[in-house]
Amino acid sequence: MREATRVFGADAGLFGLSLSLAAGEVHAIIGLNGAGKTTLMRAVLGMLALTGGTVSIDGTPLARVPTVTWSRVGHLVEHLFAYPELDTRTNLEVAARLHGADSLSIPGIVDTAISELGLVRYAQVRAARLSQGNRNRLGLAAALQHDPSLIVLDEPTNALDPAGVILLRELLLRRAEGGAGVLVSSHHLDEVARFADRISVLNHGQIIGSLAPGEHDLERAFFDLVHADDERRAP
Ligand SMILES: Nc1ncnc2c1ncn2[C@@H]1O[C@H](COP(=O)(O)OP(=O)(O)OP(=O)(O)O)[C@@H](O)[C@H]1O
Repeated sequence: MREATRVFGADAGLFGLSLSLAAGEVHAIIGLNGAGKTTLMRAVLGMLALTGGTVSIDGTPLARVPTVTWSRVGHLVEHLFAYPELDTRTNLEVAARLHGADSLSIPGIVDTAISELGLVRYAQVRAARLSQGNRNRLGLAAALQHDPSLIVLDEPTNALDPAGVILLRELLLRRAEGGAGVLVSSHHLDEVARFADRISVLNHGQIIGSLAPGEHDLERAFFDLVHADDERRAP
């Protein structure tokens, strides 16, 4: 993403934002409420039209990214992929088909995803009746089951219990070890510090600095960056 711009208001939107994601890398975006994390994720996925700048995948601008590349993307941003009247298993079968999986391989893919996300007890439960956390798990299963090479997740742990947080962390680390690039946003510094290779700080729609995941007092370093940026902006 280079110089991405989309302005909603004086300090709302994206303001010439550039970022990169390498294969095998977990890049976390940290920011306060309203910093622009969801907006950034939507722009990365082409869900939001930019007024300036470009987003490319493997060097190809989004508008020219072929379907086969999109089928190698897994994302969970804002709305999770689930039909409320379909059960967990059927939702995952539909998601696998949409990602281009062949019919013969779908049952195996779905079984693995259900087991990986701890959804075995809920395989026959309609999405509408799942708890918020289990709906989130379903969305993550749909985003990850086709073994994507680019993973984009917006605040994926918000509704997860501690077991789910650990499970997701391990899943993402495994995917990154397998060569996937993972772009993930969060409010929780301690959580991303456990698995991110790189942490970028977003404030008012701009990347204002980065934090080293092993840094001693991450929280303090984060607020130092944010406060310095806020002061710079103060009239
Ligand atoms: N479509 C839109 N129209 C107008 N303003 C918008 C739109 N989308 C987002 N915004 C504004 O852009 C800013 C960033 O919103 P965004 O949802 O990206 O923040 P966030 O960092 O994801 O916040 P949170 O942590 O609360 O989820 C906010 O001020 C929001 O109100």
